[in-house]
Amino acid sequence: MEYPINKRKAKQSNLSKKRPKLGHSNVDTLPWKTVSRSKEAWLGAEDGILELEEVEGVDVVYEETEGGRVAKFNIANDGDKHPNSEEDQGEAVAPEANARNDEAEAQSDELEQEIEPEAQALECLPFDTANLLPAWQSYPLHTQLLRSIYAQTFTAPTPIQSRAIPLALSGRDVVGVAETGSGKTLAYGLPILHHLLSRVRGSPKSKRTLKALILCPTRELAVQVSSHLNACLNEVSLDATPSSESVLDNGKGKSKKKREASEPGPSQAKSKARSPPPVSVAAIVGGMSAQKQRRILDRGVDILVATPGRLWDILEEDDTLAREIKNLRFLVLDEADRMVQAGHFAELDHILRLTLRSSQQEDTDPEFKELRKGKDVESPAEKEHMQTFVFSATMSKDLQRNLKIRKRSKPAKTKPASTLDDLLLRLDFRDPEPEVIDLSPEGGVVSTLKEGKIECLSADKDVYLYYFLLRYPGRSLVFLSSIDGIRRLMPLMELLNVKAFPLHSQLEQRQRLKNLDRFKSTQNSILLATDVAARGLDVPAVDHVIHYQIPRSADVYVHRNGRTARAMRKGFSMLMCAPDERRMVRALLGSLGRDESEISDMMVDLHMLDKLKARVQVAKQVDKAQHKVKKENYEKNWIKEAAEAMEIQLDSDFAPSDDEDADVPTKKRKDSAKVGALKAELKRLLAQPLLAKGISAKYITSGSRPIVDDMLAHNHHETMLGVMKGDAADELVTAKKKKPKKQVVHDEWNGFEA
Ligand SMILES: Nc1ncnc2c1ncn2[C@@H]1O[C@H](COP(=O)(O)OP(=O)(O)OP(=O)(O)O)[C@@H](O)[C@H]1O
Repeated sequence: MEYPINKRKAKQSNLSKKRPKLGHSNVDTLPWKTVSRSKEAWLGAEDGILELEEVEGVDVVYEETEGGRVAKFNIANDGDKHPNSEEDQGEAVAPEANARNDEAEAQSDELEQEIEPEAQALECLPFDTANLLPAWQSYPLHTQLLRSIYAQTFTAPTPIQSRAIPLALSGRDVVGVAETGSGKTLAYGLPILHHLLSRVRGSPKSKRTLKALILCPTRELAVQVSSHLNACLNEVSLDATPSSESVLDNGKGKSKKKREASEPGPSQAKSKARSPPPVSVAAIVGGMSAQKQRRILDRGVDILVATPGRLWDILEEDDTLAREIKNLRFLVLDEADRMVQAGHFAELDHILRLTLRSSQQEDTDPEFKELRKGKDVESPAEKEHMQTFVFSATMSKDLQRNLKIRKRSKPAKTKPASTLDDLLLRLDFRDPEPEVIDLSPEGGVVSTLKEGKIECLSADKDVYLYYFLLRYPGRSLVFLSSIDGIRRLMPLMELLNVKAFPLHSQLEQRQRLKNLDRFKSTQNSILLATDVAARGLDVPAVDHVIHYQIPRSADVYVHRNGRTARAMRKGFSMLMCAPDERRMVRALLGSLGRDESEISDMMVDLHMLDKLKARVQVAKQVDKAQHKVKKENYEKNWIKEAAEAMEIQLDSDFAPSDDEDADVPTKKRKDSAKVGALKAELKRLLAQPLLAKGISAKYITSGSRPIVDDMLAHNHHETMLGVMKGDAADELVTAKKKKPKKQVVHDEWNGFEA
């Protein structure tokens, strides 16, 4: 959490005029409120603001204790002039909360956004669906959602949306399988939001009870789903600024203009933060402050998007939440198959058991019995109405069939679930026959995706990768199987001036989100990721997916590829295949019903490759030399520091001898000189133009292939002279003809409008 520092002083002076009241409060019990942020302050902002919160009417006092200075908080009584009243418009409160013992909290970034009361008023405004969103006319969605769909220029539902939304709205359970990037989130999200926006809410002061639980396999996906749903609510609120007519205005290019015009100013943001949102969505994921997430839950949310691990941690201590989950209105499993792979099986199993009807619950499980004790307070009718949605881009046909014909008898009581099929078959669908919608393309290949492969030695993969990145600039997501591989490639890419960001499970969550956001906003960059990024992540403009190492299963291949070619955009995926990986590739494609020869080889300019090889070799040497110096320094310092801390004299075996001591500066100088020389060499190589064979940079009208014509036609490559600009997909050696693909059921959807 961060606060605008310039605002802090003014706030403090206001506060200091007030008389502190009795009673010290714990920082967690203060009445924190989320402050709406402008889009510029989103995840990628340089200062890393992930979420702002404000607290009003709190005075900070310091107490000297034996353990040092401690900040305490006094809440002013209501009679006091509100420090954040209209006079202080635009101020965000900045109590000396930074001083508190809650560092973890500063790193939390759950997304809980609120929309202002005007949005509720908008509900009554008519929306001209027939003219503005003709393709959505037959979907009886809440007008606020239609406005948001319009503002986001989703002119028509995607095929999975057009099939799933009517069923979900009519109360059915849905199992949806559709290609990556085909809009599955809103296929289940819109019916849930519609239900919650349409229901009459009790007093705004009453605590919300959880209505929908969306389980996601990864933290990033959970955060993304929650943002996606919030965007559907926020668009409404943004449009609710004075010129709400603009929503009804049938102008072209409306969306951008509208958003700009309606960007909330600080004072608006403040007023928004004060009113309860009609629907609140929060993400609860691991790697962020559990304390704060509990606080959000204590305040109450309507929709919870969570990863099973963190949710189960919280549930073990939070009986109220467990009770709410037992009475859910909607349960969603997004990418359920991945959740099982991610090692969250047990947690998922426990959570799902809470959603079973009493008649199906495990009476034999003492832990579960304990959770159930005396908590079944809601009417059974409400529980009967729970709708279950299971969505994925990959789900075996067998499992789909089994889900459909599954017997409605009690699930086996004795053992916990052991496989995904087992687990899904235990889901207590209230619908006697959940509707299974399977729109997955044959072989898992999205129609707008082109695939290629490069066969090379493992040792040469770095050079081929570098070649590909220079040859086909754009946004590339590079998948590796190990974190060590990412750690090795990161410095290499940096030395070669390739803008690279890492994403793996050992990075702090805040850093993960930040890197992802930087990748999203940097046009020519790469994300070096493990399969933590394979599922569900929606970065709209990923040009290439590169499998630096072969995915371990066909599903992972499909999901990795799904990070490009989303929403009917073009995309390219490239397999880098070492000789010892060929068998794996064959097996992987075989399990998708495909043949290895269906994937074309990439054309590679070997002359250019040689030049790049020289750069990569020197870059590796620089990295190695730098690493050696760092390691030596670290080891030396570590022993010395440890000895100093323990106040002991170093043994002669460890302490450098006088001779060695004398040698140290010389050795150091030598090592640094070596690094310097290698760096200079690399700089020289990087500065050299990359010329294709037979090209002259000096005489652009001569040489065996004059490049002047390409230049005049703006067709020349930016970094490789003499090479034509082009897409990777255009540079494939023709492959064996593919089997004709199954026709997509709904082909009227053409993705985003340009
Ligand atoms: N009706 C629509 N028209 C155009 N774009 C849409 C529509 N609905 C959703 N989108 C956009 O399509 C993109 C992909 O959506 P989403 O992330 O829900 O796909 P997905 O099917 O869940 O993908 P994955 O299987 O990879 O998780 C998002 O950027 C979303 O905003």
